[in-house]
Amino acid sequence: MSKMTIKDIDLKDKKVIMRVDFNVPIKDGKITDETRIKAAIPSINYVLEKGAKVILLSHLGRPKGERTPEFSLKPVAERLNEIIDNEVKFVDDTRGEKVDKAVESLKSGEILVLENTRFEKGEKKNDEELSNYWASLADIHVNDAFGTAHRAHASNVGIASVIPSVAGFLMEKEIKFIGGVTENPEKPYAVILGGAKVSDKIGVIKNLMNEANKIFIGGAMMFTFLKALDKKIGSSKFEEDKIDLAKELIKEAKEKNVELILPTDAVVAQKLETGVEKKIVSIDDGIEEGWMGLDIGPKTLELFKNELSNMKTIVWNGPMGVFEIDDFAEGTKQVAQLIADLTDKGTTSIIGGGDSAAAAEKFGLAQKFSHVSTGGGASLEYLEGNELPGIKSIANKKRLGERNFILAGNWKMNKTNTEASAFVNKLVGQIGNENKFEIILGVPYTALDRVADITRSSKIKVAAENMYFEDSGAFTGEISAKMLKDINTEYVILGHSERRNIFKETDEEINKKVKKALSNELKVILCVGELLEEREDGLTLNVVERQIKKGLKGVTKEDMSNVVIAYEPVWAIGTGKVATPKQAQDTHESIRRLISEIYDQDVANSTSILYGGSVKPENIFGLFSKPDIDGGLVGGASLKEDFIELANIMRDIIV
Ligand SMILES: Nc1ncnc2c1ncn2[C@@H]1O[C@H](COP(=O)(O)OP(=O)(O)O)[C@@H](O)[C@H]1O
Ligand SMILES: O=C(OP(=O)(O)O)[C@H](O)COP(=O)(O)O
Repeated sequence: MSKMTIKDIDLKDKKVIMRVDFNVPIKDGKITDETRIKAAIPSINYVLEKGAKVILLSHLGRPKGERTPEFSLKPVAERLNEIIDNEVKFVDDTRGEKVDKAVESLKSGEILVLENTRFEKGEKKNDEELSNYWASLADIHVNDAFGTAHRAHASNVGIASVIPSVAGFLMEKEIKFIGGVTENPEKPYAVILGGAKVSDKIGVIKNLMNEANKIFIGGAMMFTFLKALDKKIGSSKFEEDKIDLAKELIKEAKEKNVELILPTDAVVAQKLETGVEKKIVSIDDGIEEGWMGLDIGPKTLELFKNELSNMKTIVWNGPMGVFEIDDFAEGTKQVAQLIADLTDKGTTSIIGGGDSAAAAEKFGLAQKFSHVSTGGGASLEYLEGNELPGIKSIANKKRLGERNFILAGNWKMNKTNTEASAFVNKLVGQIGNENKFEIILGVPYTALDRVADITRSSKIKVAAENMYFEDSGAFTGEISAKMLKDINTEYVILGHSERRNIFKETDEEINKKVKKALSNELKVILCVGELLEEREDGLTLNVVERQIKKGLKGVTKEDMSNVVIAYEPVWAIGTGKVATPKQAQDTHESIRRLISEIYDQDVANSTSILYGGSVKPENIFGLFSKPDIDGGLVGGASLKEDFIELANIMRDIIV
């Protein structure tokens, strides 16, 4: 899986804020189905075992931003306390003093459940301030709320733009199974759809037309299709306004060579009640007026059984009939049994949440399937092929070879040669053989030769922090590209904000340096970034665009393989302020787009874009796990052992 999980990170002594989906049905104060609570327990136990403290966030129902006692999470916290070994505390608030105190006094091994996230108006609006507050309570966000993954709310998506977010085990399993069939199902692949409305499942059917070999239709949905085929459906439930759509889908299935399998008989009754007279009617004979189809019949079951027998993957979403009433539950029960039997023989089976999961549970078959999803809406949207916001926001692993990932240090005017030797020897010993990413040390001119010498036997590379754009001559105090090349310098950092702001280097001068370096076969780290006032005036992208366009003027597409961009917001350099992963990612994404406009998509995809500005072991994870952040240009932390730690963290993210 390309997402980071709780297994990929160090949890010892960390505070974890975990989003779970405890949106369970409650009747008269009693939880009627605790599947979702139980499903979250493996992740909770794991982070506790690893020495973390856990704060749990969840919504319950739809209280519309109001404190509504009937939607309190208290009964859920109490139930969790009964079924989990560790102590569960509950705080009847979502933010503020009570929450702060409860978090402060939380001990290792304890779990704290906050009140329903939807008591906050900002939750559903993915409010930034609320996200920042919840993020401030912890070091790491764990997202185990698959059921909520189709919502972009503060507690699942918002927090992830402030602190790193990783998947819990439940989320991982859901992505593995549902993501797996959406992307690459083992074939032959069948989908069984039922339930009430075609309109709910239209997106899924459309997407599945491209992947599935067979689509079976049952439930009330079937009557819209049968009506579209001019069959007599009596008083069965159907959607008049979806008949044309059903006709289109039937046509599309033919064109795409997908077998659309419709029932051949139905169980009909005159009333939707227990114990009423019922009969089995063939669809070809038609259903009489006054009678309605409430389940699929035995011939259909026989047909489904034959057609399903050699399937390697089966997805089932939606009951075949009104399974809540025993008289009309047989079709759903038999289909569930059929899928369970096939699973026994090696078929991968996935039950999309909601009513089908409830039906599987009711018939005691839930354990028999490969995967029963805890998400109804979420699993449907996922099967539609949509990228779910609550999955997108989870940190990505980096794939080796995707781009050149880089950890570059910039010592600035620090370290004498003697100090440099001792430190670099240590770096060589500990991270000198790194092969997942490049390590570059930007050192003062005086240390270049010595550091290049010490690192020669390792993979560590050396960068100068500046150079002049002329070849030689009367430029007292300056150093040329040729001089750098001669002492085995591989990179040169150009346009650093301190060069721009203290030494007043212009874009034009920087551009001359870039071209001179490249023509001398020196690789370039071109720094760009906005001042605080420019950011506040909303000018970040204008500034960065100008610096890149001018800095790269005349640089060819071929030369770009020797150029690295470093985005360093000036307000974050040496100030201890760090851009949030989201702020950095947004700018990096824009920079990559700009490079694709100047050159092309291939150049954009292969150009490494580093982030710089108060990068530390505490924040590199969140930054580097963003898709367009390819590493860091590190100032202060590159002068000490932190640099080794940064390398260790980056290594874990690359797979
Ligand atoms: N033939 C039918 N006539 C009326 N209702 C039906 C019929 N078949 C299934 N249903 C109802 O459809 C409902 C489930 O629909 P839906 O919410 O779309 O399923 P899911 O939650 O699994 O996606 C159930 O309550 C079931 O009783
Ligand atoms: O129960 C849920 O949805 P589901 O019933 O579609 O699985 C999720 O907790 C999301 O809840 P919501 O649909 O109120 O956003």
